[in-house]
Amino acid sequence: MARGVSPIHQRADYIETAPTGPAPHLHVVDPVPSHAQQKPRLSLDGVTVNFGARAVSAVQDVSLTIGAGEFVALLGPSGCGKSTLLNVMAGFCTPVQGRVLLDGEPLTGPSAKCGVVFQKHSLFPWMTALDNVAFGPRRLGLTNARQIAQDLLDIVGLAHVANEWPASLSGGMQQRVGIARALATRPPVLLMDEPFGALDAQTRSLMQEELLSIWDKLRPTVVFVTHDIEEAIFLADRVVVMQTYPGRIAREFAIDIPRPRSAEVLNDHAFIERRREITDVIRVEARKTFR
Ligand SMILES: Nc1ncnc2c1ncn2[C@@H]1O[C@H](COP(=O)(O)OP(=O)(O)OP(=O)(O)O)[C@@H](O)[C@H]1O
Repeated sequence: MARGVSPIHQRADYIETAPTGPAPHLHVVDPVPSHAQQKPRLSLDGVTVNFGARAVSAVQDVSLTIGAGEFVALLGPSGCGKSTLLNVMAGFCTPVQGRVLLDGEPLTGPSAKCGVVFQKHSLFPWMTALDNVAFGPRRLGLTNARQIAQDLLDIVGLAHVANEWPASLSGGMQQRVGIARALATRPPVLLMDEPFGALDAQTRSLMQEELLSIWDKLRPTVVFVTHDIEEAIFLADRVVVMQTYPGRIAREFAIDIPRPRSAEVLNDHAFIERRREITDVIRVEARKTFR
């Protein structure tokens, strides 16, 4: 996809060229999922995390392999351990059992290979948008840090606000600068913890399309935590549904909706069917948290 092409134009192209045949087939992950054939980027093997003296583990015996360039959404009811699992992948949290491999090497702490984006952006308020994005490359001593930042702001559609302060930008713009900053050191992995959770519905929807556009251009491996079932299906190649007490993987769903995707797929029969299946699983898990 050409750089600088807006999601709206991509959508127009997609509509014009989209196949008119039957709706794409979606299926529950089978014993030999397609992602298993990709080169593993991140592997969790029997990961368990306990907090303090709690009787129940926050995350228990979770094994998950994520391929290079794959987009995985972690979904599940509140408290099922999504953020904890993401923090384990980021090297912020050490499991009491199990191990995490990043490109085949044990992960022992935060890695430059992982960019992290949280729900609340963490831009430096005293730096312009451009300097925020250039911060990581400058720390690495890259002489072209400014050019890298300009290119990334261009990719997220914010070249025109490069010299503005974070406080003067909307929530959606701040989050786009945050994504550009997380990508500035070209990490092969992007870990996102409810990055659009604080945005209004319209901005959120645009940001989802924007993220897919960025992912299409740069192809990082993405792990995306969300409560939102539609968001997970719309974005991901695979949706991993977690269960609570203890936090474990309940079920995985492969999402075979063709890309590029636009908001129109939300009305697709296959999309609606997959949403119903995932909602059923989540409802059962969410009920357990009220017992
Ligand atoms: N720092 C901590 N100290 C103690 N307990 C914690 C800590 N962080 C998380 N927990 C507990 O671990 C469990 C999983 O929490 P986590 O935040 O990972 O879940 P989550 O699925 O991301 O929840 P939410 O969707 O509400 O953000 C919860 O029971 C939570 O109370």
